[in-house]
Amino acid sequence: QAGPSPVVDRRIEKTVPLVTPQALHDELPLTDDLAKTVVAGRDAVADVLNGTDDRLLVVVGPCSVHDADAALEYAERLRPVAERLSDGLLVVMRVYFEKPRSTLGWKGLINDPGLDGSGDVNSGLRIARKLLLEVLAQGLPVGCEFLDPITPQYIADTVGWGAIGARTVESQVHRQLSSGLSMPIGMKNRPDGSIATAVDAIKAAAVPHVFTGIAHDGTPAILHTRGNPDCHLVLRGSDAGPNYDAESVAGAQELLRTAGLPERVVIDASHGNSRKDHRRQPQVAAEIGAQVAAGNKAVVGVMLESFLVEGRQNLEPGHALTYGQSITDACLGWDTTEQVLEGLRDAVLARRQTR
Ligand SMILES: C[C@@H](OP(=O)(O)O)C(=O)O
Ligand SMILES: [Mn+2]
Repeated sequence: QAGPSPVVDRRIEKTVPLVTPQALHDELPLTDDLAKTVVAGRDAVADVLNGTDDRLLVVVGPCSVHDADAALEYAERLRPVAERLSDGLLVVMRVYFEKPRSTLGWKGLINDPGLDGSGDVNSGLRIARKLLLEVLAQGLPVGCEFLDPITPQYIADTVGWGAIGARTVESQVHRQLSSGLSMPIGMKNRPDGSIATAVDAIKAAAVPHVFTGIAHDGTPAILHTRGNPDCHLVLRGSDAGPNYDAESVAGAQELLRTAGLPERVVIDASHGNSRKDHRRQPQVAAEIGAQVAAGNKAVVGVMLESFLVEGRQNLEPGHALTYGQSITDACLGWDTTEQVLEGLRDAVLARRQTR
């Protein structure tokens, strides 16, 4: 039948071939040395989560990456600080390429590397994978949010820690995806503050699932997963207010205990916990640090949104962007970040005295 179908693809404008995972891996391979960095990072995160490593996991970096050069410059600044503070902190760099929007907005570097809605995903995947390899080459484990169920096949081999965000933590697609991912996954509480939903996600992701996806060669596939025992809770506050305080943490611990799950919590000092004001992050981090210093071993990690230049900027056609500044959530600037990291490291050293 010539011409468009009366029933198929009525709202598909065009279909563009996508590079296969294998082709991208062949083009930008994870070398054995870098693979060792990935495995070491994943194992270290798991050890912090299960308490055999008493350090604090700190996932730190920009809300989103829109400029690979600036992100790499950030990594080059972060690495020596991560090394200097490694007696108390396990630093993982946030390298986020997929942005879940509450309504509309730029959806991240993989989806739209041109920052103009052109949706050149093939270029986005190449830029993303190349940057992940370069950050790994700095010796830093990387953390990503997983939003699209297919893109992990292109980049997950480089990722040491992953997140399922507040807007997708209830989604069965993301829970079953997590059950097959090779790294620890943080499950964020919902934007309305529901922690129970994240606890359900941790339980769901812990068991095997069967779902459709793509194989490494790009062919459609039915994926049978093993289950992921390294999923954990991330308290990120809510539209109603913060949940980083000791009482909220105790409440989260109780929910985890009742669910028969390990009492371990990562706390995001940004988003709902800073009410989207980056200037609140240092105080939030200090209050989290006080709980750590007081001996609460359930607090195993902190997330910070941080970049080269503090704050954020709008992405507007025709307007030049400030280099090194977020185009999504507002971030701490570099100097403040270093101070906050030092405070968190001191809190861990203090916790060690409270045995
Ligand atoms: C997407 C956002 O996290 P949340 O899902 O907590 O809003 C982030 O990490 O930038
Ligand atoms: Mn953010």
